[in-house]
Amino acid sequence: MTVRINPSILSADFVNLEDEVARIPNADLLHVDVMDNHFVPNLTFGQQMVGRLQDVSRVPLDLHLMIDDPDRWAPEFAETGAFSVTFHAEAALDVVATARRLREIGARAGLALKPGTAVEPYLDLLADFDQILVMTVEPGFGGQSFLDSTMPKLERLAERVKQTGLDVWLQVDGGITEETIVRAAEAGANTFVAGSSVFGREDPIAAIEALRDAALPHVH
Ligand SMILES: O=C(CO)[C@@H](O)[C@H](O)COP(=O)(O)O
Ligand SMILES: [Fe+2]
Repeated sequence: MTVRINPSILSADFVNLEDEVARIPNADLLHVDVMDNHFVPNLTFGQQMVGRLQDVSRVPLDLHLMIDDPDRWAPEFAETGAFSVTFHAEAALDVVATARRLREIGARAGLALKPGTAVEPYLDLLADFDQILVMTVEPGFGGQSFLDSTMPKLERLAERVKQTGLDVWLQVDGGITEETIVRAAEAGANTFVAGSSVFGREDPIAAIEALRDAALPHVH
């Protein structure tokens, strides 16, 4: 069974990002939250910053785009060479066309769903995606509490992935701790974003391993 732990740089020290990235050598991917102050009420990184993070990180980048008009901008973020680019269904006009563009550019294509967004319209589109991100908090900020109400959505996705035999990673993001990771893994997640519970700890390497050990017995 595979468990992926992707620390979110949103909880890192923004004036020391190169050092911060070096603190998580055992991470699977580095989760980078791109926010535009429109789709969410917060502002973080643009393409130039993402490109520089890519230059200094040994760990490949997992971009989470919380931005308007991903149909236009997601491919441009993929051009930075990011390993995966995940955009929000609520903001996109044509999720399949955008996912196909991402794959053409060479990035893994991800679709993110806010806690209140139903999964049913997307269940038949899984073949066009490499990962689905079930947000377990409202997007915009780190340090919020995990929403158990999102777990049925994850269960639906896990069931469909199993039925179809597709290799689609199921990612959760928001409020992941050594306790909540167990519930998310039981519901079907295999890829876990953690901000405060990695960068907020004195020993991020140990924090990543603790999360991995907590999830491992519970992933499907
Ligand atoms: O996308 C987001 C927030 O919108 C996340 O990636 C957060 O950065 C997760 O932080 P924690 O909840 O783990 O502190
Ligand atoms: Fe995120």
